[in-house]
Amino acid sequence: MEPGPPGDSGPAEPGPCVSGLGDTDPAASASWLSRAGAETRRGWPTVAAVLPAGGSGERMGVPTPKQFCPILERPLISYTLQALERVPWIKDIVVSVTGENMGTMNDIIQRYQHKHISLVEAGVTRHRSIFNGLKALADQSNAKLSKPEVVIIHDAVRPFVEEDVLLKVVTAAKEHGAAGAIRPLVSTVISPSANGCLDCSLDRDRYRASEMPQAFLFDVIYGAYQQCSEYDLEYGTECLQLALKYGHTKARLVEGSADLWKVTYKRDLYAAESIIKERTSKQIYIVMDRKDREEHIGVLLEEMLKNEVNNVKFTSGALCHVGRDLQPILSKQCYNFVCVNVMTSDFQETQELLNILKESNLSMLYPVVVISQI
Ligand SMILES: Nc1ccn([C@@H]2O[C@H](COP(=O)(O)OP(=O)(O)OP(=O)(O)O)[C@@H](O)[C@H]2O)c(=O)n1
Ligand SMILES: O=C(CO)[C@H](O)[C@H](O)COP(=O)(O)O
Repeated sequence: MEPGPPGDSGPAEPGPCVSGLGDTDPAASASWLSRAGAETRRGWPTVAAVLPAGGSGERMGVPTPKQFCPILERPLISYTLQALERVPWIKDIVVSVTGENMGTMNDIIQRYQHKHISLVEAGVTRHRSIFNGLKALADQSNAKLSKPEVVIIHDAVRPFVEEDVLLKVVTAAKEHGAAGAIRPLVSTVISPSANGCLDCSLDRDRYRASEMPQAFLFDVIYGAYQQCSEYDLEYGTECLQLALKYGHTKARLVEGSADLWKVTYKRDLYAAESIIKERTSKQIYIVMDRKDREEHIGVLLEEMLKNEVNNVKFTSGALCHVGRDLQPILSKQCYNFVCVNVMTSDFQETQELLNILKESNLSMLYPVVVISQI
């Protein structure tokens, strides 16, 4: 299947969405997208992703596995899926889920209209869950999936993965066989001795935290999982290490952004919520009821807001028609809405637009602002 145009595969879903515009300049983001498109044409590899989502989230300390915990009414895993689905060159996304959570996962896929997702049974450890995902991609009898040239492995509980880092790890994996995102260490790593005293401490500048996403030539990582020991599958935590030990492949390390961290503790849910709110607050949609843009208060507002927020979009025309035109946008993106009404003191059209927004079933983070110049 050929990847669609940029943004073609985003889900239509109620609940806020994360566009990834928080840290990235929209122009830069667009250039990554078009670059990806260009590379697709020039023999960009086939790419699939495996998302381990079979953990119980013990450290979170709540009964619901953390990947299903709601953030602003939407399950955490849905944000991660959305982030991957936005990338047009990722063909398939295989998610490992426990048998008891298959129903929950299917409901999420349906409710948030996720696309290109295949579910496989998780294993009792993360490595086993990943291995099951890889097996599904390698299984030639599975008509729905095909073996990709490069596979991305990404934790279901890291929702803020951007296309640029995915592109970097895939590019590096194609060249080096394996690649992974890293971050500087926040604290020094020490080794305690058996009696609880300091054995040694590591030089922080020489070490890095291994994060996700990681990417591999499929044959390298699948071969490594096929050869690795039961001990590795039971206690291992690092896919790059498997590629090194069994695939003799030295992974290329790529600097990742701070937002790649793994939601692990309860406080991480609050941090994720505030990142989503912050990103959404930087997306504003101005709707005005006049096509002639000269000296319109909406145009002035657009100019002013462009300096303040990352993503200001503008549309004009009879408000109710504009509302209908908004449907495709609403399905992929979440904005704050400012409706500017200058043509008539009759709020009927504005009300119609508000109804359309209401019926779209998006949970707005901020109230829709209506400005009337009359
Ligand atoms: N048997 C397992 C264990 C973990 N994971 C997944 O691996 C990712 C990273 O693991 P981690 O953060 O350790 O998740 P949990 O094992 O759920 O957390 P905890 O260690 O606190 O129980 C998560 O998406 C988790 O769902 C998995 O697919 N299968
Ligand atoms: O960051 C990672 C390095 O590949 C993994 O997400 C991490 O190792 C998972 O380990 P655990 O399940 O023990 O948290």
